Amino acid sequence: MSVHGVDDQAEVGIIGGSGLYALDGLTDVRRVRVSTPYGEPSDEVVLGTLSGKRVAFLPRHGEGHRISPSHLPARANIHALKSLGVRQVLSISAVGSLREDYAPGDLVVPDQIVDRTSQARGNSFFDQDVVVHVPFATPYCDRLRPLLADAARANARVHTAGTYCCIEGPQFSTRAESELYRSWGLDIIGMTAVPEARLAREAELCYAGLALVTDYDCWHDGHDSVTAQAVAEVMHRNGEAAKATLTALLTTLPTDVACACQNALATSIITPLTKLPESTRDRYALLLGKYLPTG
Ligand SMILES: CSC[C@H]1O[C@H](OP(=O)(O)O)[C@H](O)[C@@H]1O
Ligand SMILES: Nc1ncnc2[nH]cnc12
Repeated sequence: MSVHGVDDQAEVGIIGGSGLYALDGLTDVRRVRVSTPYGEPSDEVVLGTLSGKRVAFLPRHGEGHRISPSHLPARANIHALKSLGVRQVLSISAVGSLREDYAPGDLVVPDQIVDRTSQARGNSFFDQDVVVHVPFATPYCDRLRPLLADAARANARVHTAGTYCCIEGPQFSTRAESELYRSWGLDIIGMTAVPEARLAREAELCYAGLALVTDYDCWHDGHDSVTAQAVAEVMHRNGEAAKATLTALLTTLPTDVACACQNALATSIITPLTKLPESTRDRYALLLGKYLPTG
């Protein structure tokens, strides 16, 4: 884990998705390379001030979109943000729509996730000596979600809830899969909410998603099936709505908050922490520090 100075601190983390590889309008910018017990994050973290808040911006797929969904270093990304002092994370994503009334260009603030991933994506930080079962019934922060939705309203049509179906990818879905997800009542589809949301909860961070609808996946008779190029084009056109939403949200976002997300481990650690090997204590220092016995 790298050690950061006071200048390398931020209050809010922003993870940029497809089409959002940089954040305009930041002042007092510093770029920091962070190393973590879980390897290197997707890219350097860009620290800067936006709407009076110190933010840490990380492009999920790396600048130039180099890392595919199955290989994202999600553990390193979340750990890096936490190590910079971040307590709230806003995660931006391009998604397909599984329903007519969530149209391309709309914004969605999802409230649920269905995990259809199938590869080992590093779903937990706690992979040695300690077993932790965090609550995940509400995968997104219920305090942060309405604030994000309110800030989004001035910039596009906003849907204040939706279930994000996270597929493994990198291929888009078959029509049969798309119809199956629709029959299950799922609303939007993407490849990246898992394990990011799981890890944010384990790291006791408030986490909310801003999903930009780019396409109707492949189920809609009146629309061409999704292509990566079409997603990129819509994101290019509508990325401004995401940036304007972030700028507005940060203006009023409280940073000194008491939220259940920030105590998610309090009732979740099943292994007694009294006799952890030194190396394990080091690995989990940032995440379990406040729960480790001292002396
Ligand atoms: C470029 S199309 C598919 C790609 O876009 C979404 O990424 P992100 O959530 O990072 O915006 C989707 O999950 C896929 O990774
Ligand atoms: N239809 C879709 N399926 C999966 N990920 C997406 N990202 C944007 N559109 C998508």
